[in-house]
Amino acid sequence: MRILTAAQLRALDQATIRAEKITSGELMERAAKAFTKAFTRHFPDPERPVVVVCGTGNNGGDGLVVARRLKSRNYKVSVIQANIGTRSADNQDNFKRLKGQGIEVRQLTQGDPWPAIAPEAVVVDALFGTGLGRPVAGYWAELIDYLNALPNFRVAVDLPSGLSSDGPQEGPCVHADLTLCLGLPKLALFAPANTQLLGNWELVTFPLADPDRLHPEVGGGPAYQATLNDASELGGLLKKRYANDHKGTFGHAFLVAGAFGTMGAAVIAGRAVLRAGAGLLTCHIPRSGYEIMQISFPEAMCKVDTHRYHSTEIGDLGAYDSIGIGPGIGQEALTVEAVRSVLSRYERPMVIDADAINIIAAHPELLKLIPKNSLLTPHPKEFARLFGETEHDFARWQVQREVAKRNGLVIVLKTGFTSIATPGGELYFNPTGNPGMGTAGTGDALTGVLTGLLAQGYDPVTAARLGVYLHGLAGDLAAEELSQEFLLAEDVVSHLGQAYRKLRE
Ligand SMILES: NC(=O)C1=CN([C@@H]2O[C@H](COP(=O)(O)OP(=O)(O)OC[C@H]3O[C@@H](n4cnc5c(N)ncnc54)[C@H](OP(=O)(O)O)[C@@H]3O)[C@@H](O)[C@H]2O)[C@@H](O)CC1
Ligand SMILES: Nc1ncnc2c1ncn2[C@@H]1O[C@H](COP(=O)(O)OP(=O)(O)O)[C@@H](O)[C@H]1O
Ligand SMILES: [K+]
Repeated sequence: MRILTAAQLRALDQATIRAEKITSGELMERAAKAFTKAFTRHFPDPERPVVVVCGTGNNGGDGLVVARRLKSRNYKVSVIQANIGTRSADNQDNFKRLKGQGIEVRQLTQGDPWPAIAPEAVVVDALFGTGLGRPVAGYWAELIDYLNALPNFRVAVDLPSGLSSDGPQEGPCVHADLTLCLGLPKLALFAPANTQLLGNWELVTFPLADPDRLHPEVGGGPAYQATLNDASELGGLLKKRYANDHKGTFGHAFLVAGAFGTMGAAVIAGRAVLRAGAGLLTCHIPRSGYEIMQISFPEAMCKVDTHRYHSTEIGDLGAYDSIGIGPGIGQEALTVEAVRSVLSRYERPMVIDADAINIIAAHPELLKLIPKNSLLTPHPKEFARLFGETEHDFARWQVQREVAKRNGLVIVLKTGFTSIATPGGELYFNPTGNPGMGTAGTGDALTGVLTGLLAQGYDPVTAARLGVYLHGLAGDLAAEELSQEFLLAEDVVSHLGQAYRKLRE
């Protein structure tokens, strides 16, 4: 599913209107109908009052249609009409259509005292959407502050009013508890900095033209901001397994992980390699980790380093279909040389995580040695160590895209909505995962999943898109069963089976 800019979304609306021979009012009706359906799912009790706060653009127009539709379902709905500017045509039309419906409308003009809103009412925020042209200021900014100070539950239509859809946030913004985003996702939904403003968000879909079929008209194609990974596409990318396949078919993975005190990273990542479906796994570990590994994880084969506490000399790599390197390996001088040696000798795409990333950040000349199309999986701090600090999320995505392209790498930036930048210049976002995964070792599990997918012959971009999705879905299934608080990295790994099953459905 494409992620479009506000300008591209406007063009897509026009293209939809032309292609389907409908009016803009009919498109607004579609959007508001879909919103109303989602809203009534969240708030099934029509006795709970709903106050729709509408602006004068099409976001406000949506709000007016929502009010009319809620009223027809017997909801106790009223409207606060903020007279911000000139009404759009569809806003005007829907304002007229409110008449005679028995809906109370309170007008709000600059300077008016704030309207009283009963504390139990759900506030529907329809002041501004993607048409926001500048930061909100003056009286209307104060209205936003007033709404934010109320104890009411706030549901945003399309976007919380005041939110910049395509760039860093400027100015005041409604703090939504729930955002029901209309049609296609906007980039702002994925920015960690916007989490508090958006509340939980959901995409509310309704029939719109396919932006890919229209891309010269919509100004998209390669210029589309990004893509949101979805199950329907990813499920189709899973490889089939045939009756006579065997462990050789599914690849032999090699994992360089663990050191004295961090052998758990090797155990978690290793388990994830095999649970993701690789045929064989060899782990390179320091001598002191040998018993730990063999006892806690008998399915893995071990190559033992000459050093007791760290990995220092890594042997022949020719036999392996994929390599994962980094979890828990530390940054000792001898380990730095071991990483350098692996990067120089291995020619196929590999997975580079954690301390291997920190080592590369401290020795930038190593970046050039990374085999093309390898996957790097930094969390935001590791990303900053590698590629520098950025001012905001949007600038970081830009850097992520540039470094992926320039270095021919797949960069997996691990956040709530993990982003994947490819050597071809695309940016993908992942929808699965939950805050319960903010627990030690879940990143190691991801390294294992990705290494396991590469071993099975998935191309690196597909491995990244599938692996991040499956890892997050496993975390969601585990959290559903066990609660977010209870979750361990181990639980993510042990729910990979259900995640595969669900994705194949
Ligand atoms: N396919 C879909 O998903 C569909 C989506 N639709 C909906 O359309 C929405 C976009 O509507 P939109 O383009 O009319 O813009 P909107 O957000 O209402 O704001 C514009 C108004 O605000 C004003 N204004 C702007 N900035 C301001 C500021 N800082 N301070 C004060 N005023 C400011 C601006 O005035 P001006 O800048 O001209 O002074 C204008 O009056 C979109 O979010 C979705 O809800 C559907 O209806 C159709 C299908
Ligand atoms: N709020 C969240 N929503 C979705 N995924 C999350 C969230 N918090 C953490 N994760 C996921 O958990 C993993 C954490 O990885 P990382 O930070 O490397 O942890 P560790 O180093 O402890 O293994 C990443 O895949 C990240 O995307
Ligand atoms: K809004």
